[in-house]
Amino acid sequence: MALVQKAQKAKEQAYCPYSKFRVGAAVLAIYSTVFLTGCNVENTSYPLGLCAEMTAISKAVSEGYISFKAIAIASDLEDCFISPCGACRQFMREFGSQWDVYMSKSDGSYKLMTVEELLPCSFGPDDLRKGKNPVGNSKL
Ligand SMILES: O=c1ccn([C@H]2C[C@H](O)[C@@H](CO)O2)c(=O)[nH]1
Ligand SMILES: [Zn+2]
Repeated sequence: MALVQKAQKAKEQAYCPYSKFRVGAAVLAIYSTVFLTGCNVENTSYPLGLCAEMTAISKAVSEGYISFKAIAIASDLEDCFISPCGACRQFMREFGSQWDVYMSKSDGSYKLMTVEELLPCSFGPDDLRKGKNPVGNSKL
């Protein structure tokens, strides 16, 4: 599967001196044939580390793409489909719930789920618009 192969290739750039856990991701935008890829980028200050999915999505957004068809994730795990962390699920959800997440094993086999399936009952951009309080915080 081409998108999984792009994610596997992106994994080679992983900057993960602390976890030694390489992850790559590739996103495909709607109406596009361009793949944007990313890897995890860790930091000496551990909590600042970025996941591969966030890197790939941020690269895509910064190139002008905000509607996505699919994202693939790759790691070195042989017996386990790499699963996006909770933060990445929310990061994906920002750009819609009805798009595909290909979670792969190191041999390229994959499990496919939608963002909606990975993050049900999610909080998204529409909810924020609905929740606008016209009065604001009167204590301020
Ligand atoms: O789906 C995942 C899971 C983990 N990681 C990264 C974060 C950290 O750098 C390393 C270990 O958690 O793997 C990702 O990039 N994506
Ligand atoms: Zn993550």
